[in-house]
Amino acid sequence: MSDIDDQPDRIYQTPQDNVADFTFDAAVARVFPDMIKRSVPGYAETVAMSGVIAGRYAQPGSNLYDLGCSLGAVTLAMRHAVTAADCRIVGIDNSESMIERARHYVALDDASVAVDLRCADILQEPLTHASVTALNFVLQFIDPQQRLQLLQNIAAATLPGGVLILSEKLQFDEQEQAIQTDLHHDFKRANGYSDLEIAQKRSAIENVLIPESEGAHIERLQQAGFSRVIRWYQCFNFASFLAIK
Ligand SMILES: C[S@@+](CC[C@H](N)C(=O)[O-])C[C@H]1O[C@@H](n2cnc3c(N)ncnc32)[C@H](O)[C@@H]1O
Ligand SMILES: O=C(O)C(=O)C[C@]1(C(=O)O)C=C[C@@H](O)C=C1
Repeated sequence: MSDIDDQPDRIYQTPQDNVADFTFDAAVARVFPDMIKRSVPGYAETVAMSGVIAGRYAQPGSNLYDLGCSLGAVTLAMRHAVTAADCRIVGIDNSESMIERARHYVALDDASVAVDLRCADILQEPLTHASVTALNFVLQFIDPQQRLQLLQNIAAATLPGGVLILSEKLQFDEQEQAIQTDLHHDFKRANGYSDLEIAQKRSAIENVLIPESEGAHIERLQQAGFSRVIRWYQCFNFASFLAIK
């Protein structure tokens, strides 16, 4: 097995005295396809439909952004769906380990749309001439104080008729939260995670993944400059929105 091959996610299999805060380091990058598939209900559909949405909304001569692109799953889904002329897909992630592996996957792919992968902070990187931007399972890791500014930057860079695809883990009222959390953990168990793995992962993300309600997301997207927001998908506690400028 070469160093670039994906591996199964065993990160939380052994008991840890102090579970460290979750980061997107080399160990996570190596197991990421397995981790996200087994952790996020509806992940495969969200990636595939991000491609379908990109196919409809891509405008000739524009940029398509995949912000927090990790291994470039959405970058590649977009690349295979876009038919508009002279588009460029820009994938940005501030984890070196993720971008290094994303470069490997993109090099193996033979579609012709230009792809530019950058290791950078999406809060700092200038965005321009965007027809489609994907922000899939990323905003939840951004400091809540900086979320509006990021969405305003995306909206300002978005061409008229352009879109943002925003996918997130959602927060609910107390009663629904209990039901959704049980179902999410059942989903993880059905995918082979043990109670220990589920509990340790939960501790690891507690202070770094801060989910918000659907209402908070929709209100902020509108405040940022998007005129219409549609929830096009939800599977348990994960949802995806289409925000149209
Ligand atoms: C859950 S993963 C995203 C999954 C990916 N969008 C997909 O659909 O496969 C979150 C990613 O966001 C990246 N990230 C978090 N904060 C970031 C920031 N400020 N700038 C750039 N990337 C960031 C992390 O490094 C990580 O790769
Ligand atoms: O594992 C969880 O409970 C999650 O919330 C899933 C989640 C995510 O939403 O990004 C958390 C971290 C990993 O990147 C993969 C999946």
